[in-house]
Amino acid sequence: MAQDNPTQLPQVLLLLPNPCFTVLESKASHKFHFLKAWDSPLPQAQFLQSHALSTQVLLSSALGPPITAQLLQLLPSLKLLITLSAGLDHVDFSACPARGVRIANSSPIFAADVADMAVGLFLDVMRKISAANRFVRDGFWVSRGDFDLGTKIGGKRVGIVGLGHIGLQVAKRLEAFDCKILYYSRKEKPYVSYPFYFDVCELAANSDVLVICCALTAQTHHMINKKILLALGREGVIVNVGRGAIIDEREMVQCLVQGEIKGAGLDVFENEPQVPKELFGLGNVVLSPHKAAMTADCFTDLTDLAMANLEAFFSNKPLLSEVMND
Ligand SMILES: O=CC(=O)O
Repeated sequence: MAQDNPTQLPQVLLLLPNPCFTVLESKASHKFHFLKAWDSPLPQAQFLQSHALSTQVLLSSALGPPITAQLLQLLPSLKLLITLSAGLDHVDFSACPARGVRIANSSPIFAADVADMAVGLFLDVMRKISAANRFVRDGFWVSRGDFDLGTKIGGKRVGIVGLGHIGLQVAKRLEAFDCKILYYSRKEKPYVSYPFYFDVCELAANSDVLVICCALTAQTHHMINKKILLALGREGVIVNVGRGAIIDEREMVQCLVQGEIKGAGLDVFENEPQVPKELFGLGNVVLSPHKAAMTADCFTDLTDLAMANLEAFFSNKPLLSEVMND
């Protein structure tokens, strides 16, 4: 233990090939002893084993190695996993509680930025902003004249799939556009008055746009399939800022190509960075390279939240962003 942690500061193991670590290190290295997997000459498993007994906290990110049941087994003293991401699909979510490991994520930090992007994609598809930009730049305003009209935003029924931190921020923004908010979630939320749908297909049938804000889990994998898209209908638009695999991408592409839904705004894809080529030719689809969560401004808040969670954990106080398995 002494060799592990000569500083006697609380120890935190990092599996985090992430630029925000520089900010965290500069702010917090006088408070915590950081063990950096990437600084070690040992292969990852040996590195973890060499700190197995002394590691209570692991800091990870969606960009780092997956936190599998096998990896957790190498750290029998682990009590807390903090991830610098909103999504948890890199974490074996059921293995953590089974081993008594609590999880804190960073979705409160990312929620506003992700919601801004969801609204941006929605507005772009509806009002054809990217398509109009291409039209003007390609000289078609001069050579062809008129550009297709877009669709009004006010009054549209927005079905939010997953009313967590991100979904709530999307709702708040789109209420200001006079949209009607509906939602699907694992459980009804007693603190909102938006109509709740227990069935995602029914939500789709009653929505003009579906905004996917939920986490990718075994239950949500391919939850949005052809049946749901057909229920959304020919005038329906889909926006995805969750994870690509929540939608059956092949079926969505088919529906878009065949005009069975009206358009899509997509920040995430099933096999990133690969994007189905068919989408490149569709003017009613707006594509973004999984950047909804990340802004140049988010790192300070992200590291502040990680530090606050670390401080809370080591002083036995409630975590600030604990993920509850409900
Ligand atoms: O997609 C990004 C995240 O989950 O933080």
